[in-house]
Amino acid sequence: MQREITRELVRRLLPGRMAESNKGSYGSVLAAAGSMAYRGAAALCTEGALRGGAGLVYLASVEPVIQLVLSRTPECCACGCRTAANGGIHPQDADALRRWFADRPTVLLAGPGLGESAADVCKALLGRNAPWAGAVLDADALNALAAGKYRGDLPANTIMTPHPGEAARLLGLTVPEVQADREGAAVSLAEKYHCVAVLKGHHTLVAAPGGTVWRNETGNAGLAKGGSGDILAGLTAGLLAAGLKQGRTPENAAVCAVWLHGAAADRCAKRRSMTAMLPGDLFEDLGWILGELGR
Ligand SMILES: NC(=O)C1=CN([C@@H]2O[C@H](COP(=O)(O)OP(=O)(O)OC[C@H]3O[C@@H](n4cnc5c(N)ncnc54)[C@H](O)[C@@H]3O)[C@@H](O)[C@H]2O)[C@@H](O)CC1
Ligand SMILES: Nc1ncnc2c1ncn2[C@@H]1O[C@H](COP(=O)(O)OP(=O)(O)O)[C@@H](O)[C@H]1O
Repeated sequence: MQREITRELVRRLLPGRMAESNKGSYGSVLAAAGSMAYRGAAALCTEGALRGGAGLVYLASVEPVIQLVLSRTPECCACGCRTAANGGIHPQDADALRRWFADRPTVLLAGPGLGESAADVCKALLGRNAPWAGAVLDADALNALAAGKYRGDLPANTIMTPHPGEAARLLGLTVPEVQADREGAAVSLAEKYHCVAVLKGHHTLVAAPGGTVWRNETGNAGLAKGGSGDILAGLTAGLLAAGLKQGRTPENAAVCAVWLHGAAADRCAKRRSMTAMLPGDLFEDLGWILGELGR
């Protein structure tokens, strides 16, 4: 049975901003994102994590992507990596990053724009004894997982954010099969991978192993543009980093993220139209929605 995500629920579950606090109070995110082919995905997901409230956001990527992102968002900290032959992060540098973050509790956001480097990068970052406080896996990180390119036992507090194409690969189904039983697919993903599953699309579903299936009613077809999912992944990671510091669960972070993302899109469509709105426009509306919720 599905339960609708409401504004009131989100108001209760959102991490607070306390007067007596500092950036360490809201957790850190490391985004492993972007490659020579997909540069903008890193910009959108890191801004999503910052605007979702994380105290610190690091970006691990190849130098041209780092330069793009820092010129847009200087708040982001840079972990510059060498470029592998496939245009992505060099796997040796991913391995060094895992060691560097081992004693710095951080949420890993992996996938947006990683392209062909995703398998090597995820193998290095998510190998045995992965140090992450939590993880958000999206896009190419999910395709590499589906292809068995790295171990399937994910860190505690993992959220995956597949669209129906990625969900089909993860479950060994076709897209029409996933769409014919979206609730069954979301629950199967959560149970198979022992994580919170966000099955995106019109009326996104959130499922945790053995938990409620949440249905999101916000959002519109203006989101059907490349980049919307990168923003959702970043926003989810930011909310997870801040929420884990305040005793919130990954399920709480996913529920808040999908509702806020869709509510920002509904507000954005009123001023920009579904046709002309861009994913990056959502950030302004997200600020208004969070402000109305007192955050
Ligand atoms: N500006 C950028 O740098 C962007 C980079 N991107 C990156 O591009 C790479 C490839 O991602 P893609 O998602 O395009 O590739 P995929 O091949 O995973 O997904 C595209 C296919 O998935 C299926 N699908 C997706 N949503 C669906 C829905 N709601 N209903 C039914 N079927 C659906 C469709 O078959 C569609 O053709 C990723 O690394 C991604 O992060 C994209 O996020 C777009 C923007
Ligand atoms: N018609 C729609 N109605 C509501 N939400 C949508 C619609 N189309 C796309 N979205 C949302 O937009 C995002 C698209 O993510 P994704 O397919 O991963 O795109 P990309 O990786 O290209 O940015 C998801 O959050 C999805 O739920």
